[in-house]
Amino acid sequence: MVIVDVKNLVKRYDKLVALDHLNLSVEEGEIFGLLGPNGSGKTTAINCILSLLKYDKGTIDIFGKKMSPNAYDIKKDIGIIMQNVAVFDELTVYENISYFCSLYIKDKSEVRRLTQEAISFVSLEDFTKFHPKKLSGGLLRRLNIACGIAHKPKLIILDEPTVAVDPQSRNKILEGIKKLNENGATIIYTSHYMEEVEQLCSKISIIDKGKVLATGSKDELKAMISLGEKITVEAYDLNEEHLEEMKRIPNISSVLYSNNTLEIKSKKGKNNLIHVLDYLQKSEINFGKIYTEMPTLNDVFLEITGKELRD
Ligand SMILES: Nc1ncnc2c1ncn2[C@@H]1O[C@H](COP(=O)(O)OP(=O)(O)OP(=O)(O)O)[C@@H](O)[C@H]1O
Repeated sequence: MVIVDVKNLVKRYDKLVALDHLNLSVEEGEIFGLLGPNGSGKTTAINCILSLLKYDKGTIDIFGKKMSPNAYDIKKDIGIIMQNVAVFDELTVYENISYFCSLYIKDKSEVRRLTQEAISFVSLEDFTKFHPKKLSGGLLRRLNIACGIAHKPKLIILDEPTVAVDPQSRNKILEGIKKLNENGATIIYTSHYMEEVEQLCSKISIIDKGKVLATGSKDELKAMISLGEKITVEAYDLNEEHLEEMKRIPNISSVLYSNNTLEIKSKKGKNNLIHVLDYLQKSEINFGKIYTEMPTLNDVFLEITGKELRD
């Protein structure tokens, strides 16, 4: 079943086209990653999906129904964790979670049970009486998440939940998202950290300038590009002739050499590393450490757009 279906979404801020005929299809049970650099339109897309923002063109269906600002039957099954932490400074950790949960759940004992569950889910047991101002950035993010998920929504949308978070909290957040998904929630996760998206998401749409450039699993996305592997060799005393000869090795697409480091990019194919090693030995080139890396989502982005995904 398609849980979120976005078709041809266009959103303009005056002359700036923030979303340019964006299409997304999120299926039940997926952890769907929206990966794109800063300013690519991720938050705008989420705000439109949630009907927090008016858009110029396109359609948005959630759970098979048209989404609108008054679609409370849809909204009750959505959990939102926004980029900017949104909690009440006057309330404690426990009171904040309980408050957000009670917006959806009427039964008081059920609210208490769900609040406790959310607290242990994000491991905030030792901080229930703290006010948000006394929490570190990472703990505050975890509180933000607990507030968004306490009512057990079917669809959880997280907009860059790990920006400026310490590694320990980041891991807790990522593990928590996996667990929420295992417990049955469909997840939409926006990020500009390709490592997180690779680690977490079962399907990924790469976006830039408000457009979807490619969609698939991480393996499908990597299969879309020509880069097969990157070979790095610590090598000494190479000259221009060596570099030119190496460029002629089958499947090698680029060769760079600086600071005694040789960086070779190869297209997909068998025995690329062996061919490079053969050449180094045959040419009596002195070399040390060698390692190869498979393409990353950054390489996918680089090949499609000609620029790096990283800031
Ligand atoms: N309220 C606004 N008014 C005018 N332009 C805006 C507004 N909000 C966003 N934009 C612009 O729209 C584009 C998309 O921004 P958006 O915040 O959706 O991107 P993003 O991928 O979420 O980036 P980030 O990771 O930095 O939040 C950017 O060029 C941004 O400057």
